Amino acid sequence: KTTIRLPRDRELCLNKPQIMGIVNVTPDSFSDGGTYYQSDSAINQALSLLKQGATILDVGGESTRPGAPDVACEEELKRVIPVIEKIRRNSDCVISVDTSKAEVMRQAIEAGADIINDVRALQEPGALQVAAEHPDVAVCLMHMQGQPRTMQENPTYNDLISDIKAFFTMRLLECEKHGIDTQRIILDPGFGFGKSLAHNYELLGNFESFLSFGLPLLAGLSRKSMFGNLLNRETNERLAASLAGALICAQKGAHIIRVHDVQQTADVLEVWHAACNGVTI
Ligand SMILES: Nc1nc2[nH]c(S[C@@H](C(=O)O)c3ccccc3)nc2c(=O)[nH]1
Repeated sequence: KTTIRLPRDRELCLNKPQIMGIVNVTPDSFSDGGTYYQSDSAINQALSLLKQGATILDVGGESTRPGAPDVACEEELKRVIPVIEKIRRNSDCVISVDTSKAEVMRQAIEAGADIINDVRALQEPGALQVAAEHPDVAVCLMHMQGQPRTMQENPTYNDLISDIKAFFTMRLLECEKHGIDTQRIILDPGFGFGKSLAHNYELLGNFESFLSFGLPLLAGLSRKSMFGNLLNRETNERLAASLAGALICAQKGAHIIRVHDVQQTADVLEVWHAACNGVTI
């Protein structure tokens, strides 16, 4: 029985993979061209993702596009906090905030966020402290090699899987040193963050190896360049590939799958779950 404890005595049951719907409030979020930048349409999109089967909503205001400049804290707050407040006023769903900035984490938690989803694994100043001050909030530590601006220039590893595992081990030790209980931590190998095409497929093929930590795993492949480069497809033509990726990660033990296309992913996971557990009509 795998569950993640959340604020206000809620918990997230991870006995079957949960869908994390992406609520993008960045003007350049590559998948929807930033149409959800105005927070009222973001809230409509968010609530529709819940209807489609998402149990977690991931609200992010920083575009981590390779080559993207850093977003100022004020700007990120302006994008993210109103959306989290609106979602929280309309739903008791699980909300994660996709940020690396301590101040954004702090205000997002105040506004009702349950999970800190940090692509920089709490390495920015003050981030560990915020996580330590909010022991009921879960934390996703994602692996990234380098920084978004430069990470795709020449990603190199001694051994991809063991290098990522060593990173997780280091970050978990750092969390323990700061009094952060590892039982509230989710691990994510970070598809596309400092990985070549070959690295991304080696990662996908060996996703199950991260189960060795005994912690929930998050997989975020949706519409990523690992599909675009392999198939020569534009961002909005990567649905089939994204569904293949989601199914492969579910079969390899992923607990949370972060996607744009919630309804389609929910259907795929439903079919897979029926095959694994029989069907009760
Ligand atoms: N935990 C976790 N958080 C994440 N946030 C993202 S942003 C990424 C995207 O393609 O959505 C992205 C990259 C470049 C531009 C826009 C958006 N990806 C992940 C992930 O793979 N894991």
